[in-house]
Amino acid sequence: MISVEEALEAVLDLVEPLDTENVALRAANGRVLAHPVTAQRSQPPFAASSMDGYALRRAEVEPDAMFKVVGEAAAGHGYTGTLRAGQAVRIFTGAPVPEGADFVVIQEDVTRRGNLITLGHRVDTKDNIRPAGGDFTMGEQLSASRILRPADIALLAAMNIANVPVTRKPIIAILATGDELVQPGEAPGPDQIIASNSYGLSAMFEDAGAEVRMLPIARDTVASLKQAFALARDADLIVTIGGASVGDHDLIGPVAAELGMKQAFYKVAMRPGKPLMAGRINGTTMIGLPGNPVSAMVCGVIFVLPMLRRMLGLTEVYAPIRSAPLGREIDANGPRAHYMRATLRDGALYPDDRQDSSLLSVLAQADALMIRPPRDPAQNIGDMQQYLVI
Ligand SMILES: Nc1nc2c(c(=O)[nH]1)N[C@H]1C(S)=C(S)[C@@H](COP(=O)(O)OP(=O)(O)OC[C@H]3O[C@@H](n4cnc5c(N)ncnc54)[C@H](O)[C@@H]3O)O[C@H]1N2
Ligand code: MOO
Repeated sequence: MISVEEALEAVLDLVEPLDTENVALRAANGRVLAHPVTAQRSQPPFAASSMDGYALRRAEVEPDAMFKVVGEAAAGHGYTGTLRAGQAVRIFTGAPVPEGADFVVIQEDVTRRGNLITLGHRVDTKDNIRPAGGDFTMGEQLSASRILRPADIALLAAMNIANVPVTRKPIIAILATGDELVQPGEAPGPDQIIASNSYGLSAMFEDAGAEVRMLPIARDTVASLKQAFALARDADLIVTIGGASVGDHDLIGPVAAELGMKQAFYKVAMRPGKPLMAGRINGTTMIGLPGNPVSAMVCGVIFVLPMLRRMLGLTEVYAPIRSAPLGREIDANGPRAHYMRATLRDGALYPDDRQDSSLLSVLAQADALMIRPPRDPAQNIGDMQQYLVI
């Protein structure tokens, strides 16, 4: 059995960043920017008024000064002339500041009669002008690689980038196995249960930027499993669920071996998740997750998400590890790293009493996976523990 760290290194070695494609800006949210992109223009492209008011010369601003209004500058329609001494131009937010002006007085500080304006006794000294290029200038870059968020999409739009270079979405084939499984919504037989893992995992992978192909459930026969593997051939990653352990009907290992799988490892010193396997099969990377529902989901978080981030070209592939004090005492850990389902309350970690790897209701309540190293001694209230947010 290898350690979690060794297994992580091995699975990351099995994948590499995928190629790039261009997508329309509207489709780029949540995708990974593959190369830096360069602003095609400056913003604002001209000195612009930040308020509704009157454009003037700063040197002429003094209490009770009078100006003649000679024209108007609105957003999208600038004033074409040059402002001269004693003149003002009516201006609105977003309009280009006319040539000759270097100050905008807000309309609240002005009295207007016909074409004449008079400043008040006290005029704010702020010029209310946004300088050209104050946000960004032509040639500035948005750096890669990053997951594009709505604020990035707005910035790219302002930079006039209509097509965005992003990493292709990794295609993940999910292959659930087991005679006991039926799809949600179907009527299970007396010995059957609903296939839940494929749904939880596909939600997890799609959230992280993958395109998921959910294959039909494979039965516990060599023929059915071979057929399912054949359907997964063009995926970037095959994720099998179940059939990984040592029972007579646990056929993933033997069938994968028969199909020529080059195994990187089998079994990891972790709880849950011990019978994990990974390798290459028919030129595709495969990871075999244990069938117990919480084991499958925990292995998804610990192993598959970093693989996915690597394929997406992200440099930070690991989820950040945080620490918090323990809210209750816990016994010494056994020989496997334990990823305990825990809740965070008032800044302290409370691992659930029930850690059986079949309990999805406990996982759904948890907001943290508390990480206990192998053979960690008993811990007291207040002892700092590491955890991952889930
Ligand atoms: N003698 C031993 N028995 C077991 C060992 C062991 O070391 N020696 N390891 C245990 C551990 S740890 C795990 S984890 C499980 C993993 O077994 P498999 O990967 O072979 O999983 P299955 O036997 O197929 O299923 C286990 C459990 O999970 C349910 N399951 C499977 N797939 C799904 C799915 N897609 N959705 C919902 N539930 C699923 C299945 O019905 C079983 O109840 O092995 C232990 N045994
Ligand atoms: O590893 Mo199993 O995943 O302990 O339930």
